[in-house]
Amino acid sequence: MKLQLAMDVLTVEDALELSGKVAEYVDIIELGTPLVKNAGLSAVTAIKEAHPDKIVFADLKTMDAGELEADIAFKAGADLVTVLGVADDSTIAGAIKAGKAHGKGVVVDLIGVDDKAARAKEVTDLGAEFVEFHAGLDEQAQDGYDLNTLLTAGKAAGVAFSVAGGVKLATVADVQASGADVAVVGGGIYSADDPALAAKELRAAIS
Ligand SMILES: O=C(CO)[C@H](O)[C@H](O)COP(=O)(O)O
Repeated sequence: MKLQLAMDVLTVEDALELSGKVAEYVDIIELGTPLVKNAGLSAVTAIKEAHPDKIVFADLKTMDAGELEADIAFKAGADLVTVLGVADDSTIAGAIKAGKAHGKGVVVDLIGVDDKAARAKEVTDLGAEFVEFHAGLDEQAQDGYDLNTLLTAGKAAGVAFSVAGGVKLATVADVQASGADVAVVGGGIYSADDPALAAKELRAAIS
């Protein structure tokens, strides 16, 4: 299983500092949506230049104009971009078309989708690289949030998938046991007292 660092920081300086500490322990470096919105796609270029050997993931959460938004992110240096699973199939197909043109990939984020397993199969058929079973930061903050709901849905889908939703050291082995291809960790790394140690421990907990 791959490990993905989600950098929900706001500036290129903070992203470079965080990724500099953590990159050796992760496979995928994600620029979170707030970072892309605050700093623009030049942040993607800066991270790819700093870490050319890593998979750079731009969390665009595209909802419309799939081909156009994906194209500009790929041109900026992204290897993977996200499109929302609640978007129209044509939006997802447009982003995938741009991905094929650049030899890069599209991840479909299932945040806000009710039947995640069913939508995961549909978007995989459209050509998604993998599908993200995701509970966002606001959903995680609600009473009764349970990561296991995502893991059960991911397992049921029978497609390539990642899991994002407050994954941390205590739960990353459960993510791997669910059959996930990628564990996404944001706060579990960037909010730790020692982000490098947190990433190192997460890496050691999975195979
Ligand atoms: O995309 C996101 C929020 O929309 C986050 O980057 C994702 O949820 C991972 O962060 P965390 O591990 O803190 O949940």
